[in-house]
Amino acid sequence: MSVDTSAAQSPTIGVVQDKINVGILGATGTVGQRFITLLSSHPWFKIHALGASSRSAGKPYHSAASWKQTTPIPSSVRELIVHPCDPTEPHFRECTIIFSGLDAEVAGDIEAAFRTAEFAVFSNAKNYRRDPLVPLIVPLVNNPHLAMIPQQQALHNPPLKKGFIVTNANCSTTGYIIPIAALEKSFGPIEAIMVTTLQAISGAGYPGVPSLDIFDNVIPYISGEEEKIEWETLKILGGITENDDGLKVFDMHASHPLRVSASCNRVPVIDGHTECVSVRFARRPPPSPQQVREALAAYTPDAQALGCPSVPRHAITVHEEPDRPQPRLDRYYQEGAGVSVGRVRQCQVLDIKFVVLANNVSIGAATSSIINAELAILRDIVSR
Ligand SMILES: NC(=O)C1=CN([C@@H]2O[C@H](COP(=O)(O)OP(=O)(O)OC[C@H]3O[C@@H](n4cnc5c(N)ncnc54)[C@H](OP(=O)(O)O)[C@@H]3O)[C@@H](O)[C@H]2O)C=CC1
Ligand SMILES: N[C@@H](CC(=O)OP(=O)(O)O)C(=O)O
Repeated sequence: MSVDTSAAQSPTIGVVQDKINVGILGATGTVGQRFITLLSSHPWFKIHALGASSRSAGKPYHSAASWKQTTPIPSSVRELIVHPCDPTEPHFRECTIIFSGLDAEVAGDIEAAFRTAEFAVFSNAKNYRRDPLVPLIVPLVNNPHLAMIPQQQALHNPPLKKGFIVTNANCSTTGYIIPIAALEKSFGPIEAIMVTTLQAISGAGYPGVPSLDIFDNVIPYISGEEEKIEWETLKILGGITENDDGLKVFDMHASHPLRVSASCNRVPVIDGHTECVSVRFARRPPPSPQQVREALAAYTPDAQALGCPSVPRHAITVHEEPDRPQPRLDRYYQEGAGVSVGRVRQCQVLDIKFVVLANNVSIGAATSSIINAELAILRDIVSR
């Protein structure tokens, strides 16, 4: 039985009167720094607590972080002391929302501890993406999956009132699934996808891939990446159903089986994942390239209508020039919050092929977490 998530789709739209204190775990890392840049001017959120490893704890932020952003460390953050990632630490206790840019080696236990301590945790790490109670949300695609949160809280031991975990997708999944979702919305189910990625160095965190490995080179392997893209796509694009025990479960696109094949490569680009995508639609005849271009350009995610402040004005920018998108030219458009698509054309094997570029650190990571938190507020899952 399909679960009705429509109630969760029409929250009261309103403004947040007093800023909400937020904490950032992994604040010194690549994603953590992007969180700081974006949150320092956020209309609803105030950075109140920063966490990182014992290497950084106890230091003021400017001396703990190896700052790699193009704008300076925000003055409100420079002198904040970095704390251990412990939910009992007083600065964290004064927060409502926790954003996590933690290394996956440690994210599992730390994020669980914050959830148990009744924090709303928005994570970038892979650890809970496959958890059957945890929504895996690309905010420009599947925000109705937030409807899983009450069940996550009820089945937690002990049951929780406010604590939960929501995860983002892998950065390559996020980039290409936005146009895929737009196409499914306009033309119905897609039944096969081939995607080849050209992934930026910053996807590997800091200091990332050694320069002697990546300069003058392409590395045709990123551990675990292809499996993540193939699996996460099904969870995100699928719906929520109810099983025989009356529990909500993710249906993994079961109503229309979808096959995904991903090939992942690391390339010498600093920021911005490029992906070459070919798709086959269930519907015959398939849409034309022009129909696809129009559907992509017209795509308006729910999060935009709901009034999330961090949603880009154009979720998908469609380029007509034959040589776009390009990472160096397109990765910072709209602060990296949307995706750029180009080269929409017929595919001689499947139906349609195109190229998509997404900023892996922005919409691929920090921006998505922030929009997820905005959605949770607008849906009254997190109180203002
Ligand atoms: N980079 C990207 O494009 C994307 C990354 N992600 C995911 O986001 C997460 C962060 O990635 P990224 O920023 O690139 O990684 P980085 O390696 O750049 O940063 C990792 C962060 O984790 C902290 N950390 C490491 N060990 C511990 C510990 N034992 N206790 C507490 N904190 C610790 C580090 O603190 P310290 O400085 O003190 O060592 C640092 O702040 C990862 O899970 C990654 O897979 C997801 C999508 C995209
Ligand atoms: N693996 C991605 C980034 C990342 O950290 O992904 P994940 O959060 O799925 O482990 C990249 O290297 O570009």
